[in-house]
Amino acid sequence: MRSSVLRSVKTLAKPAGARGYSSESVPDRKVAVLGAAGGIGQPLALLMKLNPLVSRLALYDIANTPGVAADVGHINTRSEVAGYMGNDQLGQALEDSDVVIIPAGVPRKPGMTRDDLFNINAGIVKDLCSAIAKYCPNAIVNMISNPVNSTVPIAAEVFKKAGTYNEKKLFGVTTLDVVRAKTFYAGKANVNVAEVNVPVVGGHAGITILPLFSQATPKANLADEDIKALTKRTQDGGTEVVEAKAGKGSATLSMAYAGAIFADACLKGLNGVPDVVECSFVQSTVTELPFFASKLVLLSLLCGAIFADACLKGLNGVPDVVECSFVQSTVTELPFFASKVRLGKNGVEEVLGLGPLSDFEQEGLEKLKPELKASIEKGVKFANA
Ligand SMILES: NC(=O)c1ccc[n+]([C@@H]2O[C@H](COP(=O)([O-])OP(=O)(O)OC[C@H]3O[C@@H](n4cnc5c(N)ncnc54)[C@H](O)[C@@H]3O)[C@@H](O)[C@H]2O)c1
Ligand SMILES: O=C(O)C[C@H](O)C(=O)O
Repeated sequence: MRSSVLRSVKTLAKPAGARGYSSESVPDRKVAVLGAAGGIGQPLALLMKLNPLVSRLALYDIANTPGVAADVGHINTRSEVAGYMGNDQLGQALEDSDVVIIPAGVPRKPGMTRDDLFNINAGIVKDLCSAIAKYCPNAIVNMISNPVNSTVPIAAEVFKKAGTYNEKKLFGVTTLDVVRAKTFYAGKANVNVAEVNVPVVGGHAGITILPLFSQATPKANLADEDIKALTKRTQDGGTEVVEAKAGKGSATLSMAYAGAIFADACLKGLNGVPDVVECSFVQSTVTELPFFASKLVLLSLLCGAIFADACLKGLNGVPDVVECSFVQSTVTELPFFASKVRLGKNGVEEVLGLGPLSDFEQEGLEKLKPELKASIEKGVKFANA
């Protein structure tokens, strides 16, 4: 039900902290949250209400949205809030959305894997994405519902079937893995957490979560054992919360925070703010061109003999043979993969490569591929059944 608590933008407080804008120049942006009455949905609705880049906030769920919308709508910030409940109101909730955030679906209980949620959440995501294709085909989609490694491929297939797929606009939200990696690293390295950066790549489940502590900044001299322990804790971060909540769900507050950071990054990108980079699970092509020369020294391309020699060495199993070449340009051979992504006016501006990996990370990368591949294929199969 549409909330009666709609407000005129003019009467609301001026946006605070919208870096890079004057208050007059902040574009109108509509954000829809699907699953807005849930454990993640409610605090996420609150955080998006606090975001000065949002001018309209649509809160959709199958139950309880009038109350959430009335409550959040009393906060004196820029955006108008409207609540929508039930399938009949889904179209209205989605119309004109710039960003759609999806935390709809069931969470884990102790002993479950994220994949155990597939049977329920796959159908929910499929239906919601069909509606997105119909009512806001140009929106950026932030997929939070688990298993992300499968729900993102499901969304892609639904959009492909509807003829609306734009790989630059579909994101699996893996920001919580980054948030955790930063927190755990700062604790161990004894550095200011606000200054920490750690890329997390791969996917969003167990060993598919691969934090790259070798690239963490500020640099710290941690022992191999410490890096292993930090990696394991990041991979098991979700389970740590599920167990602590003892049957009452999974991460909601930290997820809402992480989801709000990612949605904010998408809005900044849409608004033309430069150099917005976050890790996300996306269709994994390094540039928008399917073929691209990578690595630094292109001169070697001119020298056919050197390049052919490198190919022969590779075939013969010689390790560490690296040359520049014009190749099909993906981060890995997997069609979806989490890595650093530059966000812009069209969504994904650039999928950044993995950068140099330590031997431990390289090993982790090889280990995660079969599981991630299977989860992607499971999603694709479900969407096309
Ligand atoms: N990507 C991540 O890092 C991450 C982190 C935490 C949780 N999650 C996932 O997010 C999802 C939600 O978690 P939660 O703790 O908020 O669960 P929750 O049960 O508290 O809330 C889910 C909400 O979704 C709603 N819902 C169910 N079917 C719906 C539909 N068809 N349309 C709209 N809304 C619908 C429910 O009514 C409920 O309000 C879970 O799948 C969880 O595993 C992902
Ligand atoms: O662990 C979960 O099931 C929820 C989420 O994926 C998380 O990482 O916290």
